[in-house]
Amino acid sequence: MSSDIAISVSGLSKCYQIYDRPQDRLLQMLLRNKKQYYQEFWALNEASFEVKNGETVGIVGRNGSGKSTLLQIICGTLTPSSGVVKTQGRIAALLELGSGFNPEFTGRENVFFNASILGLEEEETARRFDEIAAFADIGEFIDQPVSSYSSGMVVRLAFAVAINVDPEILIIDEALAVGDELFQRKCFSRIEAIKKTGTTILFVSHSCATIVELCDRVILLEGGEQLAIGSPKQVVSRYQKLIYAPAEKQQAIRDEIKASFGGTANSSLEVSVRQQEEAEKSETLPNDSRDNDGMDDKFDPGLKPVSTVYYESIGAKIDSFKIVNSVGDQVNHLVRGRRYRYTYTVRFEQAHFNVRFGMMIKTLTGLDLGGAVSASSSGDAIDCVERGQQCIVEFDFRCSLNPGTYFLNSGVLADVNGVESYIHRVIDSTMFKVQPETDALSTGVIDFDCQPFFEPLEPEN
Ligand SMILES: Nc1ncnc2c1ncn2[C@@H]1O[C@H](COP(=O)(O)OP(=O)(O)OP(=O)(O)O)[C@@H](O)[C@H]1O
Repeated sequence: MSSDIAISVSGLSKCYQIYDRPQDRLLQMLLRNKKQYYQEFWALNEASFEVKNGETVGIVGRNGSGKSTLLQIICGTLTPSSGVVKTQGRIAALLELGSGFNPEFTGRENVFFNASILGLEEEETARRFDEIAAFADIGEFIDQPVSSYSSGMVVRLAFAVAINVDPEILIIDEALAVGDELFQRKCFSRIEAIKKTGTTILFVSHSCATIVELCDRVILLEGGEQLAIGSPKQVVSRYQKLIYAPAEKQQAIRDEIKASFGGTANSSLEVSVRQQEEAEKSETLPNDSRDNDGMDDKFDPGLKPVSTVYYESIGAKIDSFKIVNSVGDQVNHLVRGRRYRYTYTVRFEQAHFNVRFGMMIKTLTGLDLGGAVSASSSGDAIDCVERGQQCIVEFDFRCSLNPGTYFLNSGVLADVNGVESYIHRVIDSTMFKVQPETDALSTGVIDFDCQPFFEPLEPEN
């Protein structure tokens, strides 16, 4: 394994033997090779990928898709049926809730016990203990047996240990979902800090927003199979398309995802997306104006997303998306502070009830920044849209974004069997840039129109 690879997984599979009745297990032991009393269940099937040193890789997939199985095999707590895992570097793992703790020991004792398993000398743990206890923030419970802890307290302590042993590889299995919001935020900011130090992170989460925010690449598992590995935005949008699709369409979508990603890191789609993203990052528009008023919005026909994903349609199709400026010209290079209109058309191929339209602006990494719906609840939505009807949807918005590249989603909601659902949705329907400015004061992604003001204070006597 080359020195820049932290985790290498090759042809990894896990097969369980499933018995219909407990006595079949016994019969199988007795009549070993004569008859098969079990069915095979492949919890993981031929997963192969590499994680580079310092990379943060997310794993998404619905319940039972094999995420925990994969992590457990990588950590060495589960033996694969076939395949090879190689890791380089000290691993700290947060797998099943408190799996590394002895419930009879106190929190303090478990910290020392756990840290020693993770390779820390006793004096080193003693030196770091206050920091660990402060991060866990469970007060006097630190000297109570772990069996008396709530699940949130167990996660706090486990996380505090895992991040304070300076692991080279940090593996986290959805553990943070148990903590309260404040603790989750604390953990995420610590994970971000750990990421900056070059630690390799493997991360399972059901929160697509978190995955998109934190990860450099994402693996999609479905039924134990590795369907895709690629950029977070690409993989997450396909994962969402898959899970929201009607049952009869799912196989076709699985096949489509596999074909476009080839299940590997270097499919042509992935490369083209990465190239586009790189180009977007490095490209700067000529701008000789020092003032927004002198800047022009414009349209570049070459600026088109290659990442557009059309979700399954239920009798409605979104089409003809564009952004127009105040005089109605189509634009995709916008000027900060000006107003624009995002428009698309929807063709209804069947009648729909309680119809609402939506849009969402996102960053290059897929983080939702903000958008709108055409009615605040389905009760205020359009009662009925007839079959054959075509609608033009328009959202007027102020471009309160700092220079950068952004994407737009479009969606139509309506009642489907009594439940409000998307009847059509297009991810990355449009992309646009906000033009660079030479002397803007606003920083970050959103322009909050912060007005700096300062005055010298008289020195105190
Ligand atoms: N010991 C076992 N015996 C039989 N089947 C098992 C065993 N352990 C796990 N499985 C099955 O393997 C599949 C994958 O499980 P795994 O826990 O890896 O899924 P997951 O993606 O982590 O799910 P979740 O999101 O619900 O945590 C599931 O169908 C599960 O029921």
